[in-house]
Amino acid sequence: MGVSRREVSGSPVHAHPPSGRAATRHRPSHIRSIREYAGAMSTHLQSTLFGSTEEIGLRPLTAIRRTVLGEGAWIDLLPGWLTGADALFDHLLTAVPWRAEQRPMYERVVDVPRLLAHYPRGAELPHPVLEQARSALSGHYAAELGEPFTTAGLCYYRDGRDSVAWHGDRNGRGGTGDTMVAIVSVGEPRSLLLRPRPAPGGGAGGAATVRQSLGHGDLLVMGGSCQRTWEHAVPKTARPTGPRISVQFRCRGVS
Ligand SMILES: O=C(O)CCC(=O)C(=O)O
Ligand SMILES: [Fe+2]
Repeated sequence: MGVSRREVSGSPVHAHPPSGRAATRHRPSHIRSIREYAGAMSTHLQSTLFGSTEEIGLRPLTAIRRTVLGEGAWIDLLPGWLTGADALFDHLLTAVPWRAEQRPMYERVVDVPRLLAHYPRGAELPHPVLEQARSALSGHYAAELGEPFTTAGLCYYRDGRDSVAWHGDRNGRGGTGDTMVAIVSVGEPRSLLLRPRPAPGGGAGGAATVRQSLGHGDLLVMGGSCQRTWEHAVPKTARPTGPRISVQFRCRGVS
């Protein structure tokens, strides 16, 4: 395993002490020096920014925003949908029976560069908030999707060396019809990239690659023809990167 989440969360990059002016204006009487106050505020800001003092829960889905990608594909995004994302990350890390998998690649067998877990329809999810998330998503998209989200796949990217290569979730019905895949991410953000599927016989579909950073409770839903006409990836990164867990809700017969 690589850099621990706590090391990354505690790094000075994330600590933005308030400006002197703001500090003077709001300075509580029991804190004597500006320096002490700035220190206290940066600690508070870190815990607020990283959700460590928040209850694990969900915000309403009303603020979700759609981006049309083209070719019948779209993505919906709601940053910070899940509150208490750090606490959920800690819970999932220990509560989920993570599996290391291997796959044949050409003449060799290689390690899949992430840990995995799968919860089929009817299986109890590893935290009640994930059951709530699945029902909230099923309710929100009922009219458009016409069926509920049933399964949950989990990926654990231990550090920047873990990744998922370009693909569409095209096994089963995702390869032939429109569907939705909803992703909730906790832990350190990673970039999820989307690009049009290269046309058979060469030529990429024209539109530019879309990059979306996902972590800390963010929700991204891929919909319409996204699994067939576009592909997505979480590329490796050489930057020091803490761990991230992605939870993907899918419909029956899609993987
Ligand atoms: O890590 C993510 O959010 C994406 C995972 C993914 O695309 C998949 O498991 O099919
Ligand atoms: Fe995928």
